Amino acid sequence: MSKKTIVWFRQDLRVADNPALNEAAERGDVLPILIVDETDQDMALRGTARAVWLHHSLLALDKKLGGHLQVFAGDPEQILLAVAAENGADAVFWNRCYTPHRIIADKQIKQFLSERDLAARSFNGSLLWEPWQVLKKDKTPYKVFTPFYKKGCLSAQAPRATVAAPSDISFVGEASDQSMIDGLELLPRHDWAAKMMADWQPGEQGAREAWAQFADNGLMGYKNGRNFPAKANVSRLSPHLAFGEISPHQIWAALEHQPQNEDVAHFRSELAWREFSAYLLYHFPTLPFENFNSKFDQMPWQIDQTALEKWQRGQTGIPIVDAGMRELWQTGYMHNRVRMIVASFLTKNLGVDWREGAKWFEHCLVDADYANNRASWQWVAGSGADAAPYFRVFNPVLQAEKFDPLGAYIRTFVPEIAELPNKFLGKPFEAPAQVLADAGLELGIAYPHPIVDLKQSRNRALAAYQTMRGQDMVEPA
Ligand SMILES: Cc1cc2nc3c(=O)[nH]c(=O)nc-3n(C[C@H](O)[C@H](O)[C@H](O)COP(=O)(O)OP(=O)(O)OC[C@H]3O[C@@H](n4cnc5c(N)ncnc54)[C@H](O)[C@@H]3O)c2cc1C
Repeated sequence: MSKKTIVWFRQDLRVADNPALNEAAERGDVLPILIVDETDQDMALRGTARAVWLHHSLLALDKKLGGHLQVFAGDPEQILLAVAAENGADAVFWNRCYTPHRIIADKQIKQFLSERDLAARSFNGSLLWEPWQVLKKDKTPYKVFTPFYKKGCLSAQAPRATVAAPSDISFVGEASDQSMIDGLELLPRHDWAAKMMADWQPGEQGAREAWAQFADNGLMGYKNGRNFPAKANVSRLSPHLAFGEISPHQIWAALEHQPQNEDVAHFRSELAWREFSAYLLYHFPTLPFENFNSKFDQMPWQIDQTALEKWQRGQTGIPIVDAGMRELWQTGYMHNRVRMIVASFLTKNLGVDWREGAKWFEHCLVDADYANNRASWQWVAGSGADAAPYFRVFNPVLQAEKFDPLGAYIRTFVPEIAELPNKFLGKPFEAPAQVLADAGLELGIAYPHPIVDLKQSRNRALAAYQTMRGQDMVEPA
């Protein structure tokens, strides 16, 4: 009789290059399942943009699996045990997740299952290099990106080869229907999500198409173009990577077939930033909620709920910030350059704790990734590993002039100021009365006055930093 293996899908919602699925299919019959674990403490799921994505991604995965995906909500241990008993499965395979809560929970589950004569095996489906394999000569983890990548990753063993989807999977039991996925109730009651999802195609096919589109049209010119939010030089692969609809191994391998130039090298290094975030989180599990640099524990963060809400709603009166926050709300995504600008504005000009910003991003982003998000927020705030220096406060007006020179990005998301000439688009508050009148714009009515003075708030941020560090800080020229 053929052996039956449960394949527990988590952040690997694909059939190609899925080591757990491949091993299970080689072993015998496969029983694919997914469990929504309400106790997962890393990031809440219900009510978030990610929940909507997950719903659609599960429909796509179920289709790929011929309707055999079974979904559950609850305690993974009990569900795995019950499903195994009910179906006569003797093993559970999964691909590893690397967030702190999951690592602890998975260890316990492995033990729990093996004590009940169920074989439990985990595989690497989502990182190019295992975090414990990349260490400095003294066996401690890297804290700085460039040596991590160049000395650590690139001189380690090359990432594993990709594995093709199993050609013919023999499934346990009958196909189920879509109602199981609907039963998870991941979609919101009021359908605010339809517009957000309009430009996305969750699932493996969507991921493949996003990669193909980027490889054909965006990759050449990536190194420079990736800074301009109105340009199509970024891949928008992040939600697909976050849900494992495509693996970094597949992308890494596909890059071998591209002309080897600085754009491809730069794209590889951005994938390595993703590795670095996961690596930091693995080695420093308090990274999501504690300042990596403990000096920042002394930072006098402001508690200003009104300012925080204006930032969240894209009503700060600073157009590039508002454009970014509205892009996030409307599409579940924000361009990387703008993520840096809005995060700098929140933590420095508004003086709000980076953890507040990170939480809002996790609520709104379809690509919310605990490691990438928390490490990036700490990077911008200045408190992280290998972080941007705190005193480097982004000037959002200059950033808009440099990276959205024709205003295409701002005009898309802040249409009420679209008639302003380019010169004042990033700073309507400096426009002469006649220019505002010609653009039909009344500041304070159709679009807000800035909620902070950029120069004063920058100086306040630097003063707070100085207080935190003592008086020894020398501001660079
Ligand atoms: C404050 C802040 C919060 C962020 N939160 C997240 C998050 O929750 N999830 C997330 O995936 N990324 C996050 N990032 C990193 C980055 O902004 C996104 O990965 C990127 O914008 C995704 O768009 P893309 O796929 O088009 O990127 P591309 O430029 O096409 O890059 C390809 C892939 O490389 C990885 N990558 C690129 N840039 C970075 C980076 N700076 N750090 C880590 N990985 C990177 C991503 O997996 C990305 O999908 C955050 C950045 C900042 C500044």
